[in-house]
Amino acid sequence: MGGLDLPWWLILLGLFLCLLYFHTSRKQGLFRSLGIPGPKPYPFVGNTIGLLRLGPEKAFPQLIKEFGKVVGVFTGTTPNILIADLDILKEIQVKEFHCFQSRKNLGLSPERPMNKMLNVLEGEAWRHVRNQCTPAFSGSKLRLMSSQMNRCAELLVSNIEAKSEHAVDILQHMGAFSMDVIASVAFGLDVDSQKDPNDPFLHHARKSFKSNMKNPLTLLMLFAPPVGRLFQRLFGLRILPEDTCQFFMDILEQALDARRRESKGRVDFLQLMLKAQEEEEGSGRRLTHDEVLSQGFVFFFAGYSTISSGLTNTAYLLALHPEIQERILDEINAEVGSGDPDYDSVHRLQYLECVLNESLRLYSPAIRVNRTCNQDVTIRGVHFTQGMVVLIPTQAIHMDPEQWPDPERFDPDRFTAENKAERHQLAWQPFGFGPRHCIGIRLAQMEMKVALVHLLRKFRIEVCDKTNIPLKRDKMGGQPKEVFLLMRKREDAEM
Ligand code: HEM
Repeated sequence: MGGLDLPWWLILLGLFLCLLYFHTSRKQGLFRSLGIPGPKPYPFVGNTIGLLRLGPEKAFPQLIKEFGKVVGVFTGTTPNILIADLDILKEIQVKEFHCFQSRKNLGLSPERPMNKMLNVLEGEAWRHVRNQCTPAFSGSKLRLMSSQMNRCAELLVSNIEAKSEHAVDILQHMGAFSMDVIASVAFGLDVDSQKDPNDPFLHHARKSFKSNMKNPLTLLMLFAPPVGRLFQRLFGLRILPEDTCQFFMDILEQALDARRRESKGRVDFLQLMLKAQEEEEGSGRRLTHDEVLSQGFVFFFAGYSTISSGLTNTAYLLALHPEIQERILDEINAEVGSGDPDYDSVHRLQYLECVLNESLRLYSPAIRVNRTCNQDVTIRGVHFTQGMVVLIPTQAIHMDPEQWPDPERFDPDRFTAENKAERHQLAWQPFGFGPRHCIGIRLAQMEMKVALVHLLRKFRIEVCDKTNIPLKRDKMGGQPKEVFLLMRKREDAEM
């Protein structure tokens, strides 16, 4: 016979691929059937390749420009609905929050101590831990943490001072500062990351960030979760190296043990959560030991790169606007004087707050936020089905000319009370919005203000020939890349 003699496995493979093709094409018809516009998805991969190639900072504004403020895209076969319409977002983030309580579950955190972190918990478990942790971020608790922040800010100044008159990569210094603060307030450790680069805490912290960003498993989980989960199970792949996980577990366990024996008047999150555990005894469910450990871990992860990016971007913008530095300094002299800033005095630094807000608008440390729809619901004519991922394009919202005329311009006066009153409530949301917004917002604002008070009193920040203008940022995460600035000592600059 002249027919093709194909091996059986090739026929099976062909059949399997055909079935997979029809299955994914059917799933990828969802947005068409709902009348939601968007780019045509490719079989199997959806729109993943385009999103990866451009990164969310460029891809989202392009999608909005081409398709409008509600756009459907597929990562693999997962339907993602990009929403830049602020009225629809208000319903998702606030009014209909019960339908959108969870984030996209990447399955990235199956190991201790990451599996009970606040940012990955869902439903009742999330609500319970959030309620227990919230008091640790209250004004009265932050008031007690200002001395730790001032100590770290003094280290920041003295470490830069040792190098002043040379271009410094300010990202390195801001990273060291935020690492020192978070080590102190989340883990109760005194670290000087600049002076002691071999500190084991630093070593593992760096390793965990590196492995998180560069790990192919992170990308797989982001864009093809079923394949990622399969690889994770088959090959035991991990996001964090085992020794790093163990290191953090050990220091957290030791720190908790030490706090149980004697608190020595320390104020850090571990101490506050232990206190919450004791106070809750006998009145409903307390935080479990693992829940406490996991929160120590998430505060470290959530508070490190966001603060270091926020401060770096602000220093860069200030270097381009020397007149704004002088205006902040006048305010510091009037409201704080020459002593250490504390919770109450930084609160009075209203112009500095406008500067930070504007910096977080122009360069949002989180380019986007997401939610998962856990219950079918229709909002303003858009139908959301269970399992859909809602993409909230924070950075694109911050650059919308309808809300922000001349959006590329750095103008802190956009945040005066009168100007704020004229804008949509959700037009600015670097910390997210609604019940699941950033729990660390007040800590972050205080920490950044304390650092800038110390820095601006000591230095004039200037651009130099090594400064990249415009700022270079990582296309996936939005973190700035090296940012060289000249930190000129004020007494020398004024001579
Ligand atoms: C400039 C600094 C910071 C920025 C821009 C920032 C931004 C964000 C954003 C956008 C979210 C997601 C909100 C949402 O889904 O609606 C978030 C969540 C979170 N942030 Fe921050 N953050 C910062 C600092 C911090 C700090 C210092 C901490 C703690 C020490 C922290 C802890 C958290 C936690 C635990 C969550 C998850 C909350 C939950 O799921 O209930 N963040 N943050």
